[in-house]
Amino acid sequence: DSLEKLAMVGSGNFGSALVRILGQNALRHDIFDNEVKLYVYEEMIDGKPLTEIINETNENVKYLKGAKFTPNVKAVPDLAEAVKGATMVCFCLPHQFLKPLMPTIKESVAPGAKVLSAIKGIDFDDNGVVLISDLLRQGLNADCSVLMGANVANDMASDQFCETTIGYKDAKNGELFKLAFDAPALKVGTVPDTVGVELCGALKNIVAIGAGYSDGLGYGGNTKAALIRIGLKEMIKFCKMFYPTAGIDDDTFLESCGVADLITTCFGGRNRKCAEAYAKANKAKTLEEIEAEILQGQKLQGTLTAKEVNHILKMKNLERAPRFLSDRRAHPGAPLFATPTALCLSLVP
Ligand SMILES: NC(=O)C1=CN([C@@H]2O[C@H](COP(=O)(O)OP(=O)(O)OC[C@H]3O[C@@H](n4cnc5c(N)ncnc54)[C@H](O)[C@@H]3O)[C@@H](O)[C@H]2O)C=CC1
Ligand SMILES: O=C(CO)COP(=O)(O)O
Repeated sequence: DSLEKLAMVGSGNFGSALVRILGQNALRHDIFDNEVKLYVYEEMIDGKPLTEIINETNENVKYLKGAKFTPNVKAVPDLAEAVKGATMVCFCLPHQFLKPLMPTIKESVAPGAKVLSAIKGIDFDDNGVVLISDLLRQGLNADCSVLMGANVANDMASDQFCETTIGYKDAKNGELFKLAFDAPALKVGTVPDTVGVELCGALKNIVAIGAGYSDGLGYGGNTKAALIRIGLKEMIKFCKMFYPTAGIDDDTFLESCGVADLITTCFGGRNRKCAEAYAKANKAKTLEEIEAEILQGQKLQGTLTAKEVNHILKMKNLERAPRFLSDRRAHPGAPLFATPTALCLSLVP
């Protein structure tokens, strides 16, 4: 048949919030097949596989407790099976987990499938930055849109109004994914600037670590506003430095994926929360320990992205690199990821 078949790869906090919307929209719009498959990285919860729990209760009790999926969302522990036959495949995993899955994804995603990445992160190779969407484009030989925005998953899960941004290369596919995600409480904007949208999503997590650190040191709104403002300028600088000819549009930074995501993440995100706890612990615990303790299996992206960005800047020997992204100002003993900390410290006496 000619119905579009939806699949979501990734069932963490945000993957679950997004598939909840996909499930509703698959029932709402005639162009979609009713069933939405959800790849779940299987784990046991009180002796029972998480996939079974999701399929029996329509709820991801571990990563998005309290939010119900429509029953047409089917949790599948086998990746190949989850994406088989899908014509629209969405990816939403912590970015470090994508690469090991690529061989299976390559084998299993149907030729001609349209792909969307909601993964906030970057990768790198010997030449510099590698976009996660490019890994998917090249790996699957597919068109890939991106979805990034001010979307704290737990708030979305209770249908509090928010916006998001889809960046597309193929306008027709951008519109299809918009139809799949747009909902009464989720307003989707579309822009043709995939690179700007994706880099905003990745880089703001670094700024959020700085914001959390500032909170943990007891500084107020003025300091955080300064971090957000400088952080945004440096995100823009990074984008233009690495992608001068990609058509990155200044307006993208004013979309949900830009300034709005930066604000919500610096106030309500997990990167912020863990960095605050890290500052308060005064080096008694590592950020990794705090991550495990507070997030219970959910993953920070800002720490890893800061390391990756730092590596890329060092590799390129970029003397005038955006300073929050570089560790040269870090105070002695600061781990690489704490580079926004250096900015915090440089802003206060
Ligand atoms: N949580 C949020 O509020 C938002 C998150 N995002 C982004 O969405 C992406 C995914 O994040 P979340 O869905 O929140 O995930 P999460 O942070 O809840 O991560 C946990 C997920 O990773 C899976 N996992 C653990 N080990 C794995 C492995 N070895 N291989 C494959 N999967 C494994 C777990 O089963 C679970 O599904 C990230 O890039 C994040 O930045 C974007 C907007 C909002
Ligand atoms: O990306 C997010 C909100 O848009 C969530 O950020 P955290 O991963 O810091 O919770």
